[in-house]
Amino acid sequence: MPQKPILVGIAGASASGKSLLAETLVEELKSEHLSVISEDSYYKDQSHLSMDERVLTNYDHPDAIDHNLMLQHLQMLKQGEAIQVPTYDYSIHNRTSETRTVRPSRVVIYEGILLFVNPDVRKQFDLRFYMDTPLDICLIRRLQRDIVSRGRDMESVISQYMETVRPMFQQFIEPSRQHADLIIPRGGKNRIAMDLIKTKINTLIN
Ligand SMILES: Nc1ncnc2c1ncn2[C@@H]1O[C@H](COP(=O)(O)OP(=O)(O)O)[C@@H](O)[C@H]1O
Ligand SMILES: Nc1ccn([C@@H]2O[C@H](COP(=O)(O)O)[C@@H](O)[C@H]2O)c(=O)n1
Repeated sequence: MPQKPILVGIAGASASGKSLLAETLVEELKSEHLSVISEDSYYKDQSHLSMDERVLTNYDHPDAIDHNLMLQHLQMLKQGEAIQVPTYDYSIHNRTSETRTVRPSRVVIYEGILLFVNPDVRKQFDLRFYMDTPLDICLIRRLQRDIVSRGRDMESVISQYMETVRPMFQQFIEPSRQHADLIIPRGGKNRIAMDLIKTKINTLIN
């Protein structure tokens, strides 16, 4: 009988601490039971666009993400099948030619800004968490992260934030928190929230 994983979704603003929460869960629970997949892996292929055109894409709008492929993958995992997840390179605003095999481990965690917007996608998750970190904190963290790790400069982070990141948060991401089972204040280092989540996941695993 193929193993049916528990599917966990962690949504919230960019730089709200979604990846940190997911990574901490992997560290603190038995890692062989857990896999983590970023929604960013599902950004649509932009090979047909020049770099100048790719910079203009609104990466915070649901249309930028291939939620059909994500839905197909979530359904495959539920049936105990392995999936080939695209890999993403922020410096070229595109998928690479590589894919990553993810097998249906006991728990598969997806983390991403728009996971709860599409009704078909969000209903696949057995547990839905929303990171409720203040936007000013997210912006400061995003500035540091995008300059250090995603090859951006301060001017581009700020203009992207004003033009798309903040308005799309208000239009799509913030309203999607109503679909969460648990709202997590203060982000990925919230010890009590972490312990509650670990207890719940352990109960489901065993
Ligand atoms: N509670 C926290 N305290 C301090 N730094 C944090 C906290 N949560 C996240 N960070 C840092 O902020 C940045 C963005 O966090 P990350 O988990 O990548 O956000 P997301 O996955 O939501 O975009 C990272 O550099 C991370 O280490
Ligand atoms: N080429 C890209 C693709 C995405 N982004 C930004 O990433 C954010 C989502 O990722 P998080 O890890 O921060 O949740 C999203 O807000 C996009 O603006 C980008 O800048 N460039």
